[in-house]
Amino acid sequence: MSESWTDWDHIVKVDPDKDLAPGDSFEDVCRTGTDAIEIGGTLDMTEEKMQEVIDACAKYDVPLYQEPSNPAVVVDDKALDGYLVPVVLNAGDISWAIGFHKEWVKIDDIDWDRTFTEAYIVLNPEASVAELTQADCQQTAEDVAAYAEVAEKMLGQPIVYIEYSGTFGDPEKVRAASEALEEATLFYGGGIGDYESANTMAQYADVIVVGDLLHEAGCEAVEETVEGAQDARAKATNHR
Ligand SMILES: CC(C)=CCC/C(C)=C/CC/C(C)=C/CC/C(C)=C/COP(=O)(O)OP(=O)(O)O
Ligand SMILES: O=P(O)(O)OC[C@@H](O)CO
Ligand SMILES: [Mg+2]
Repeated sequence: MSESWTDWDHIVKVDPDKDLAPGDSFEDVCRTGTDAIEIGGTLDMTEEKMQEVIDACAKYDVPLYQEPSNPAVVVDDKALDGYLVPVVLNAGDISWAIGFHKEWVKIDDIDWDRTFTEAYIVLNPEASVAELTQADCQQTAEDVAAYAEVAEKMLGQPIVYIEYSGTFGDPEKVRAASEALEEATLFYGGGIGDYESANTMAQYADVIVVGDLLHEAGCEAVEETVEGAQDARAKATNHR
């Protein structure tokens, strides 16, 4: 199973360190209408917590991907459709761009048929991921477009991920990235909270990633974002 994200509009990102909203089950999460579930977070990840979420989602037929935040939390489980491994283009500490990847390849026998990378551009300086990777978040729309082009054309990345984790970002930067890309799939994540915000970013991004909303407001709120993303993608595809 490769490149399946080219057909997606929406991803739910489950943080194994956070609880679901009151009243929600993993069955509800899998039935939101999302195209895939990505399991990952920056802080306090463990293999055990990752495994619990995989086990809870495995019996439903939504594609399941792990997004490991370091080599120690990678779970070897056939229930996973694959691994989406971040490569942080604007990391201040090069380890997050390529260093941990090299160490991982040294210690593990990687299942390359199921392993893919996401070229992250981290843009919210307040996010844990920005602090951890010492990302340089001062990037203009032109810079973001250039990173996206480098990711696709020089680094051959299949996915470019504009990451505003925790806050709603600048749609103009997402638009700039989308205009710079020909082949790669553009993911947007950060502060998606309702139909409108999902719809706005999905005008430009191919796939909308929803994280905190799941843990805070719950599955019903997530369903609205699925609709917002799908409506915008249907329009964007018609206009092509
Ligand atoms: C080589 C391997 C297997 C792993 C390294 C992978 C890399 C480079 C990770 C760096 C970026 C990172 C930590 C990504 C994790 C996914 C992510 C951005 C989650 C969102 O996190 P936040 O919302 O900032 O954090 P919390 O919600 O945990 O506070
Ligand atoms: O938690 P939020 O702000 O929805 O962000 C989603 C995702 O991009 C985090 O990696
Ligand atoms: Mg978060």
